[in-house]
Amino acid sequence: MRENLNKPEQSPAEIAREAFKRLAVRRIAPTPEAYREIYEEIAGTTAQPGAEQVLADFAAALVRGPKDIAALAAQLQLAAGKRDWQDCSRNLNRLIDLQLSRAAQPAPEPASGTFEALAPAVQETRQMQLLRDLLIRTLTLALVSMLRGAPRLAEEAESLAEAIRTAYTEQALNEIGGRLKQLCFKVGLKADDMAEEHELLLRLFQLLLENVSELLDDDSWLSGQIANVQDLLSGPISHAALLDAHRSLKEVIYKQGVLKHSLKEAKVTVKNMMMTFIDRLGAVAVSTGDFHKKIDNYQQKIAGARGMVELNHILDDMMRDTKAAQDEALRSRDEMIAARQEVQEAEARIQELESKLEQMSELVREDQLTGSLNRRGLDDVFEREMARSVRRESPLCVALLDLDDFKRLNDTYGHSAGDQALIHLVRVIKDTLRTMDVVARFGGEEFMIVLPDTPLPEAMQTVTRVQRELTKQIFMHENQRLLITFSAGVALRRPGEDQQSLTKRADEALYEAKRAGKNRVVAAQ
Ligand SMILES: Nc1nc2c(ncn2[C@@H]2O[C@H](COP(=O)(O)OP(=O)(O)OP(=O)(O)O)[C@@H](O)[C@H]2O)c(=O)[nH]1
Repeated sequence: MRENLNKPEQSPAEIAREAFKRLAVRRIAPTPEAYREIYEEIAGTTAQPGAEQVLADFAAALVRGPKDIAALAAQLQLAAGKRDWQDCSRNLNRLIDLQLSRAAQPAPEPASGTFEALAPAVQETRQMQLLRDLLIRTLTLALVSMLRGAPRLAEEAESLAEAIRTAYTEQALNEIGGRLKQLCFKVGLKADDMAEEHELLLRLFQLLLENVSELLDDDSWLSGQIANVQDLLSGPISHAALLDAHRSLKEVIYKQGVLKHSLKEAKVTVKNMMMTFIDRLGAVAVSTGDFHKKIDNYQQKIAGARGMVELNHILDDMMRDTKAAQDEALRSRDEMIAARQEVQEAEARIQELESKLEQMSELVREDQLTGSLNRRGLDDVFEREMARSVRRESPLCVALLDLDDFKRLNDTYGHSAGDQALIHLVRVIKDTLRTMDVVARFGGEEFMIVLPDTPLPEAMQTVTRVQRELTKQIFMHENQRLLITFSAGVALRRPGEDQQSLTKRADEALYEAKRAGKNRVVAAQ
């Protein structure tokens, strides 16, 4: 059942927001087609022809015209198919030139049903009406939506479309031809500019990242984030991947920010403690120095004393000073002990905060929903386990799992039920595996299990055991027992085989398992 059937009507902004969310959740590349499809799905409306479709229809209609126009129309069709908008703009230009030069020639006998009927006498035939309509739609739908970053050109396209609606004289058409030509030329220039800006921005971003990495020193907790963004820039950049990286970086940066702040405070406390410590040491040194001076003084006084009364006075003074020096020494000792304890406590706190920061760094390697590793974490594990397997000459297996009919579960019980099912699956896998085995989210509803030191028959048994456990630890959704199953492909690493090839073989075996009827485990060739 579609989710929107039970919901109150949504505004276009809400639908758009929801559409973006679904694109991200379903990990679908955010192409205009995919976005439109999901938008229609949420809004419950039927699709209108898109801008590209209008352009394609326009070209297809012209292909049926006379030879020279048909040839240009075929090129336009080709360019539209390749989404090469510059080439489209060039071909539209040529079509306009051709059409204008034909319009300037004396009229041949109009051949009904062909493009010829359009040229000299500017009479509104059905073909011309169609052509006019297609041109207007090309301008208002295709061009305007492509020119969101250039409002002036978009305005010109709109105003040109408006003019075409009412241009019925040859002079008006000529004028429009000129404006159209100019617009095509400017659009071409703008496309070049935008491509260059995009390239420059990327280079700037890369430069910035390289510089930040250079400055990091031992700030290893930040390296995780930087590496994540660098990975993203090195591959093809998709909207979904950008959203993913943005979300995970934001969360990690926030948590790290909080921890870093506490760490800074703790370090300041230690510094203050040390200052107090040194102050006290200084005070002790000064007071004992004073005391020694006084003792020297008393020695001289004692030597020159002329009687018991005078000696008694001197002794009284000496006792008082000694007592004061003793008190001062005791006070300093207590303060020093307290300061030392505070330093130790602050040091322990710093250690705790630093280890938390490291854990934060690990988050970059973790899938937020299920708590299993993500692709990045999986790559690290692969590298480690492949090296270990070579060193110890021990077998290494991987299993690629894909939930069966997961789309139906999502469609019937909703996305959050689907999410809970993924969390449940990972919990069952973790409960069933050994501690040295690792599970990672490979994408959507696909998971990979890495089984170190495991020969193929044992790996098959392990995955079959997970299947059995999944039927025992049944998934509950709103008090309903839902049976979830998966298909899996298991592959044993061949000597010298890299991660990509091993994964590919596991994937082929998984495909076999799906083809053979699902809910089964197949060993790779
Ligand atoms: N709830 C939820 N659904 C997801 C997530 N990631 C991907 N999906 C959905 O998983 C579904 C996968 O559908 P399909 O690729 O057609 O696979 P299937 O329905 O399992 O069919 P088979 O694999 O042939 O058994 C899609 O509807 C995705 O939207 C997620 O994180 N949460």
